[in-house]
Amino acid sequence: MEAVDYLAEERRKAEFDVEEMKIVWAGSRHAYEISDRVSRLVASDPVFRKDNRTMLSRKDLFKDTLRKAAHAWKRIIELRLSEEEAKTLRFYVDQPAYTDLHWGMFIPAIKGQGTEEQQQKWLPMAYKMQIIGCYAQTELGHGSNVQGLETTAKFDPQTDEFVIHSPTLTSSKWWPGGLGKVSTHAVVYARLIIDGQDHGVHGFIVQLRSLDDHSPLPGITVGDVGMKFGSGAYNSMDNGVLRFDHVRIPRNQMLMRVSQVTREGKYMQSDVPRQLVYGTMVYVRQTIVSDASRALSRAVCIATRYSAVRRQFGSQNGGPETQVINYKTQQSRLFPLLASAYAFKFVGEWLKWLYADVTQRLEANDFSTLPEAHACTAGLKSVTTSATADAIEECRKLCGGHGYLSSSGLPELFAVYIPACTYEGDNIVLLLQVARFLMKTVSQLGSGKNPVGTTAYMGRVEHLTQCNCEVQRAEDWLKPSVILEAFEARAARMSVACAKSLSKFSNPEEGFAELSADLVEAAVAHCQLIIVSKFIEKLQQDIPGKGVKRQLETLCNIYALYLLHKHLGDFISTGSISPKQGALANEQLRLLYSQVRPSVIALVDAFNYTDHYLGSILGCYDGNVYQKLYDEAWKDPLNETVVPDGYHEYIRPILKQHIRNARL
Ligand SMILES: CCCCCCCCCCCCCCC/C=C/C(=O)SCCNC(=O)CCNC(=O)[C@H](O)C(C)(C)COP(=O)(O)OP(=O)(O)OC[C@H]1O[C@@H](n2cnc3c(N)ncnc32)[C@H](O)[C@@H]1OP(=O)(O)O
Ligand SMILES: Cc1cc2nc3c(=O)[nH]c(=O)nc-3n(C[C@H](O)[C@H](O)[C@H](O)COP(=O)(O)OP(=O)(O)OC[C@H]3O[C@@H](n4cnc5c(N)ncnc54)[C@H](O)[C@@H]3O)c2cc1C
Repeated sequence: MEAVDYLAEERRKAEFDVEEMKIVWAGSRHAYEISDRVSRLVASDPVFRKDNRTMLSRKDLFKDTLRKAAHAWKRIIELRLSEEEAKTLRFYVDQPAYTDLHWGMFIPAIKGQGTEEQQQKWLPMAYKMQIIGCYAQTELGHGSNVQGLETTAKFDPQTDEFVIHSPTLTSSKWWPGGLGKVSTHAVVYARLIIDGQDHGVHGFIVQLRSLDDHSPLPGITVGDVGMKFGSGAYNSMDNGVLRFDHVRIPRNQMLMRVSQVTREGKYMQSDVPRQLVYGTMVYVRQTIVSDASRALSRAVCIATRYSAVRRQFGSQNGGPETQVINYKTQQSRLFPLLASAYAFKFVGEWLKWLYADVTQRLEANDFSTLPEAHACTAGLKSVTTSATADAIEECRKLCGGHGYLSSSGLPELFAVYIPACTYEGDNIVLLLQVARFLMKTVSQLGSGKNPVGTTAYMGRVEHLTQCNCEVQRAEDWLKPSVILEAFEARAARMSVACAKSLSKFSNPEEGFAELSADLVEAAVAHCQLIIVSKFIEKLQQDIPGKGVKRQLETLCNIYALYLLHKHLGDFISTGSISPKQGALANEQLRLLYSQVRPSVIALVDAFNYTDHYLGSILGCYDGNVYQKLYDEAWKDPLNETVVPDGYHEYIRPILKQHIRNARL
């Protein structure tokens, strides 16, 4: 059989209706149709070509990004694309650009933190892209500690203006995407100072560049922070540095939904919680969880298809060698990642719902669910991005040597993805926020205030800290109630143990710092419980299509039992399960790998990714890997000449040195 036929053969083995699974993956038939249409539109447009991206110099890459962003905007207007279609277009264009921050942070910051009047003034210009904005919060000296920012905004009552200033080198804004070369405006986070009194960090809309010739306005020094990790990748983005030298802006450019400064210089706070100043981050963290499932599914699609094509060892009587996907080790590394992609997809959908719900409540001045929304977005952002970054690297290794080639698509995907573990909040810093939320929840148990939402299980803490797992045979691990209780018991016991240790410290902050590593582990356990439980909830829905639900049940079990196996130490040391039950879980996991094996190619086909989007020779739909790898090699600039540039200067003299030496 030719390599090209391997995937066709695999597709025939699928035990479910792939077309129906595509709809489940997309979220709805409507979303599927948009995704399918827009992905083809992008793939067939030569401006969106990206196969040469990693070869481009920084300047050429940046110009290529500007061209793509302008072309995308033109197509959005010409085709009158809806917001959903435009977002899908951005996703398939697959090149980080200043527009991500304009639409993803600048506009949401004004919407979330601006008054009605401010929204009416700024949003129409931003929606038409008559102004382009970024989100300038992080500084050279402070990123995680937002309260430590140094940029100042002093109110000048004489002129009714704020004076924005960078008092130190470390107060230089550093990192904001889109700031370096493009943004005309920024939402700048600065300390509000009135009459010498510091009122903490607030957001201000500041114009940075002239709308006539794009030059920086007086008092503004702005540029790009320089090359980042990898070739291509995130270097398409102009992450910027910015300094203010007493730049004046009108008073009404402070975002005033949370607090206001009057003409007389009086500081007033609405009954809206101060934390809403952090609201844009909550919004973006939620979107990052869905992005994790996209990046992970892309890497998994490449590694799965290639693993079915690649053969090593095991040839009998001159027959074909074994497909590497049939090695149990390959399966135990790859299939949990496939299951994770689906798990992150469903938890991302749920988080989107949670965010919509909290937004609706905020509009009605109900702030009760904000702490939970913060904990869920922070925790899930952290857990899903860390797992995805590790998984992309694992997929590279699963593809052996060819995974290291740029044309596999995996090196660039890794380079572009890994900052997600840092931006929008360093993952450890965010897990510590979840831990604070959990410790608060535990401390309130027994106070008559029942925990709700994702911490509702804590309400059964007495049972969960004493219960015994009922598993006696491997197949008992297939019961959702058994899996859920094991994850709940582990999470509850880890939180309670941390709370007990904390109570021994007379200074709680000192205790929190001392125990922070354990607290992070408790936070991870809580977040993994959320992901598992949302997968199980998804399966309670009516899911049509032959065999679709069954495949999802298998994936859900793989995801949960893989986590259980990976964190066996937690489960056993907390007494949530016994070592024997841990061994049975692993036995069941092996059976599940065999069960899902015939359908794995169809399960990655269900992502419905075009070859253009995948950007990988190893992952192409037809599986014609070897011919494409061979052809691609000859396109490398090094192969433009048979004898390389530099031969006469640097190779020939070495090769000929024995002639020179002989003459001496
Ligand atoms: C191959 C090509 C592929 C192409 C793919 C391309 C994909 C590209 C897509 C990219 C899009 C994304 C682009 C990303 C751009 C990045 C942008 C950024 O990074 S912006 C900057 C982000 N910065 C951070 O996240 C900073 C992190 N730090 C903080 O959030 C806070 O400082 C802190 C929460 C860590 C601490 O805050 P502080 O006030 O000091 O904290 P306390 O702990 O005292 O908390 C007080 C109180 O507030 C509550 N809280 C904190 N945060 C929030 C919040 N966000 N919402 C609600 N409540 C919050 C906290 O729980 C405390 O509550 P309490 O009841 O008092 O206990
Ligand atoms: C590609 C990229 C794009 C970005 N885009 C933007 C943007 O558009 N706008 C913007 O404003 N910012 C942006 N940022 C900045 C980003 O938000 C910050 O880098 C991020 O919040 C982390 O902050 P930091 O760099 O200060 O890390 P640090 O806080 O200095 O982290 C360094 C180390 O210290 C640890 N650490 C820090 N605090 C604690 C603690 N309390 N307890 C335990 N450990 C701790 C961290 O875990 C980490 O290991 C971007 C960053 C990147 C990489």
